[in-house]
Amino acid sequence: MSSPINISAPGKVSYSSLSVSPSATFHSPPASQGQSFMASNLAHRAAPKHLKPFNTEDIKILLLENVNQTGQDILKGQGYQVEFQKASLPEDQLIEKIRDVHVIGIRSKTKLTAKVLAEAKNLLVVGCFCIGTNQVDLDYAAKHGIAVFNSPFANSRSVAELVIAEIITLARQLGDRSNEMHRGTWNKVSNKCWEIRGKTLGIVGYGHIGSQLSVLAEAMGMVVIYYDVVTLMAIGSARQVPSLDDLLQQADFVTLHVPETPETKNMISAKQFEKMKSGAYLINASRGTVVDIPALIKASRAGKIAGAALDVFPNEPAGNGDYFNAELNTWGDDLRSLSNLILTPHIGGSTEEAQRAIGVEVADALVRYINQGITLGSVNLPEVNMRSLTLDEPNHARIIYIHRNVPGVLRKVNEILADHNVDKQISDSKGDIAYLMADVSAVKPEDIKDIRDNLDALSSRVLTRILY
Ligand SMILES: NC(=O)C1=CN([C@@H]2O[C@H](COP(=O)(O)OP(=O)(O)OC[C@H]3O[C@@H](n4cnc5c(N)ncnc54)[C@H](O)[C@@H]3O)[C@@H](O)[C@H]2O)C=CC1
Ligand SMILES: O=C(O)CCC(=O)C(=O)O
Repeated sequence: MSSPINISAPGKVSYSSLSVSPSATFHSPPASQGQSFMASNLAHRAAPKHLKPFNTEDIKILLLENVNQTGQDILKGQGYQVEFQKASLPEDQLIEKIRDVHVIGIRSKTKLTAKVLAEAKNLLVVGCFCIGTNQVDLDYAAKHGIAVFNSPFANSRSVAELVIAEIITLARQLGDRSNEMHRGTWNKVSNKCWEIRGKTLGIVGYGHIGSQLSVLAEAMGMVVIYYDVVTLMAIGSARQVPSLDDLLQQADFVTLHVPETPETKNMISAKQFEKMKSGAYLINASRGTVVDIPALIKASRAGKIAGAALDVFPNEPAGNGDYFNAELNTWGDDLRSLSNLILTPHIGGSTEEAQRAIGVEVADALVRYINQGITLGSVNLPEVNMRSLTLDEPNHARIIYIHRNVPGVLRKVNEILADHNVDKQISDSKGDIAYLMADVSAVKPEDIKDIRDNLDALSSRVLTRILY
């Protein structure tokens, strides 16, 4: 399939104060700044080229799940058509909408399955305005030339801070005391209320969030142990333990920070609750599938665990409202009846700081990809970067050829480009898919069609884009 649009825009490196991620800071100026940007740079030999045709208004973007204003502003600033919705969409409505768009921006709820993506004939790129990408069929997307970007750690600190709050809240039974006071009941007790100083925190998954949490927990006087499938450097005095069972047997608080994968499904179930210390606490701010909720209900009723905090659930509502009911999850009422249980609506990453930073980071990545074909930060395509074309290169074109990673492709591509001077060329692969970018000079407008047709005719082709 060929992209229906030759997408292009001026490129520029700029640094934004909003983003916490180094890769978040590289973005093109708004299309509306194109003229003055160009004028002020005409004198410079290496000024980025205003690629043509400049049809940014042809780019249709659908943003779901209340993507932050920062992201919306960057995309609208490019002149793209941006449609914004607060909630996610059920599959049938999503399929209707996705047929028409070149870009979709989502958070954790929108399921971009192979079935949905198969209908997205114009889709170039997906922006996950969050960390997790388990909601997207990444393999299907890559095989159909659809790039996927996320924000790998802009909300990690927010999740870690939430977990610290939950550890103290559980240890002091603050949720129950507060609920009682709301009902007019004064219940001043110290029975089974604890300081967290000296208690052991067991972190399952010592990645961005787990390791950030480790630092905060030690500062509060906790002893930190962690379990991870990878051997990882301990931060501070934390200590890696060899197995999940080891962690469960030692920890007073168990907190989960693993991705949703087949291996992490029901990672904490009846057997694991058995292994936990009596009176321990469980916190899950990772994904709802990681904890077997009926087993948690049993362990809590049996007094095996003294409390739990859940931020994520196997089935979560598409938007805000009175939807967290037994219809959504059959065990809903049983869960709600437990004491010392904190329930939050997937707000681990929901802070102003995190959402603003994510908005900038993902929108910048989308602009870079749409306008220049750069895949830095992509989670499903090889990461390829190339400097912008400049004003000194008026008859250049940027060829982007996403293809199956099979022998002989480069030879065939270079045969097609043989009559042009290839100024620069980069190719990289990830699994079955490879990404080639080449800037060629002395390209006449009529050459563009020939190059595209010839590339499209190759059996290895997944997607051809030409920016000029
Ligand atoms: N509640 C919320 O709002 C948020 C939830 N999340 C969830 O938290 C998860 C973790 O986030 P990060 O720390 O940024 O991810 P990360 O990728 O930096 O770290 C995950 C760690 O888990 C480890 N791991 C993977 N499979 C494992 C297994 N079977 N057993 C033990 N360790 C395993 C990995 O080796 C890695 O060190 C995300 O995948 C996402 O699902 C992320 C952000 C916000
Ligand atoms: O804030 C969100 O919508 C999702 C947060 C999350 O779970 C993630 O970043 O993976």
